[in-house]
Amino acid sequence: MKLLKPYWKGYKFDLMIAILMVVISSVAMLLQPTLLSNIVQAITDDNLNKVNQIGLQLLILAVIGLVAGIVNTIFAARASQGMAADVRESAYRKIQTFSFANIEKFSVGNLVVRLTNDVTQIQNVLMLVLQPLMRMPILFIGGFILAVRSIPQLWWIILVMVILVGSVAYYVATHIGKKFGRIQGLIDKVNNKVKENLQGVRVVKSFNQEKSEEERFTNVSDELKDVNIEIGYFFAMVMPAFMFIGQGLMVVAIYLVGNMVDTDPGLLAQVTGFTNYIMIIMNAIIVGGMMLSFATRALVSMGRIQEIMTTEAELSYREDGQKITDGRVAFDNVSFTYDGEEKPTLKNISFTTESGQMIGIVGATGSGKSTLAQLIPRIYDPTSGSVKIGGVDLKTVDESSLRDAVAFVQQKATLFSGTIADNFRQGLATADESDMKRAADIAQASEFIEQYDDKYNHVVEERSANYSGGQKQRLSIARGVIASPKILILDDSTSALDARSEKLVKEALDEQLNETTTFIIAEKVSSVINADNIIVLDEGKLVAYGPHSELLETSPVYREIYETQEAKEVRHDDK
Ligand SMILES: Nc1ncnc2c1ncn2[C@@H]1O[C@H](COP(=O)(O)OP(=O)(O)OP(=O)(O)O)[C@@H](O)[C@H]1O
Repeated sequence: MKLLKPYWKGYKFDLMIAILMVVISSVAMLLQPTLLSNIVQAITDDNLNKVNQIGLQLLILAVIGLVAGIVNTIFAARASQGMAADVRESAYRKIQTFSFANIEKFSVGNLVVRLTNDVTQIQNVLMLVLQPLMRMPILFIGGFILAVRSIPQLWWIILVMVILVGSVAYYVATHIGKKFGRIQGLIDKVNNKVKENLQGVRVVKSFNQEKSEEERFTNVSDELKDVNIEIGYFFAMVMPAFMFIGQGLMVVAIYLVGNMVDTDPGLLAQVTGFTNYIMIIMNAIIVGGMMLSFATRALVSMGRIQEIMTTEAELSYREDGQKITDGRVAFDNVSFTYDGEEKPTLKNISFTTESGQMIGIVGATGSGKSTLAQLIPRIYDPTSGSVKIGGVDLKTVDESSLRDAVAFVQQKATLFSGTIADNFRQGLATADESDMKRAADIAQASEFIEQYDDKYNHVVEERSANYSGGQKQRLSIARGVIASPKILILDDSTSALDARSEKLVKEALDEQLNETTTFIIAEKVSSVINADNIIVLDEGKLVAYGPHSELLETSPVYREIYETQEAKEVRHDDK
């Protein structure tokens, strides 16, 4: 409930009207049995005038109840939809502040379920609270008082019913809550499975994995079905139990009243009211119990959203952060260990670059090249040591200054659905056509963009499915360079380009972005042979740093990588 505190204030009016209408419709409902008793009495007394009068009153009550019910639904829907949307948007905003490590911990699929399914649970329960749940105590207390007032001698029957029905309802609410908790977890699993499968649909098909993927999905889906069925069975047994208790006690009440009528004939008219009130009380407890069990499901969901809201971003930025003014980069004794891993991925790395230099990063697979690069835009903080850009320690940097200074182009180009221009504007919000043309020229993307009639307004479909791997990489490089960042990182991001295009991109970068410090992570040493300096990584250690010619002389590791690759290329050319 703490979760909703900041939001309800914006919906005070809607909430007040919804609650007022609940009270009115509940009171209208409570008055009906008394009027029914009176009408039975009037019929017994043969008083037609009174019968008509009470009939009219009953009609008016029914109309009031109906109108109050409709108005309640309208305002309850406005408040619950509005509050749920606010919760969803706040949680989304909060997720935007998360670091990469935060998102990895939750997992993307899990966060999606929290923002969709869990928020819907909260919305549903708000609607329930503003309708049946709020009505329950009014009907229960009112029904209790009016039932005792109509036949005071039978107060104990009501008490027995409250205890019996209340105990069953309590049992249901507490037991079912746990199962609802499991359901949310299983929905996460189903969602993750679907996401993984659809994102990797090409792999699934090319490796003929449809059957085994289907099996894995069916297992999770069946587990979800089983828990849902268990809940269904539970309710299937509980409802008749409630009915049995209520109707059994009603039979007892009627039997006892039947005996009492001999000595007190006035009781006959009261039986109608009494039995009706018993039904109202019983319904209030049953509905209340059911609603409470749904509410426990929403409480689980609230807990899951609250977890997002209270998660501290693993990386925080200072309000008075320092601005970056140039593209020098300095690593000072940097070590880095991934969360949950025992061994460090990077060990005591130190190097410095000047602004505008081109730096190659080479090393075997898994040697830590991407990890090192990720420390520059502060995707992670080093476990020890410091990373500085333009002399500013990234722990004290201003966030937007860092974002403006560093552009990171990843190997797996991620474009967003929309148009090419939309994607370019993520790199530079104010980009006009000439900015786009310059960036596209550098990235060697103009040659295919120019062929589209709508050029930069050409559509990018979901998951950029309408572009080839190489085109995606070019567009993503263009987005990276469009704002002329102080630092540009290309993480193996020309891997899908042919040798000629790759060469042209590098030349264009050299000419057009000579102020930009460019890091190029490359599988092939030949791609970075002309770099000012090359970082050579071996099992997380920086084993050499310098220009190609110097490293060939001084670094056995570098020489070995270079010579092995050279030999491979010669063999390849000979074929
Ligand atoms: N998010 C992560 N959590 C835990 N370990 C990770 C994570 N990312 C990478 N690693 C591990 O860190 C090591 C270095 O990975 P990294 O991606 O930096 O290597 P790389 O040199 O870029 O490799 P490649 O050339 O294959 O891209 C690997 O052993 C990898 O398993």
